[in-house]
Amino acid sequence: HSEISVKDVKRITLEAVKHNSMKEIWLVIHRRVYDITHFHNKHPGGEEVLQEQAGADTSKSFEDVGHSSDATEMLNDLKPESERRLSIT
Ligand code: HEM
Repeated sequence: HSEISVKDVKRITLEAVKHNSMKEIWLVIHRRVYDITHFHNKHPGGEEVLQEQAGADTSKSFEDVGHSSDATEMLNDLKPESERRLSIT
């Protein structure tokens, strides 16, 4: 998996995640922002649960489901704006 350095991480607020106007669907897991625009309809656990979580901090529900390590690995491919990592302040 890919290592990221602090300089690659831009910090934003949870409000900014909720109000991102780029027609992207973002959610937050463990203080990182993920872009699920192209993933939510491929989610093995269903499209609806992810749509409902748009803009939310889903750390707890993500853990409660008991997602596999494969699922956690998949987060690496869901960076917003493809190159940049966003983290919640
Ligand atoms: C972008 C983040 C997420 C990714 C990459 C992801 C990925 C996956 C994957 C790969 C599975 C198949 C089972 C496994 O490998 O663990 C799965 C199942 C599931 N996920 Fe997610 N998931 C995400 C977020 C969420 C969230 C936020 C919720 C709840 C609000 C959720 C609820 C579920 C449920 C209910 C299942 C089905 C479990 C089952 O059928 O037994 N997922 N997810």
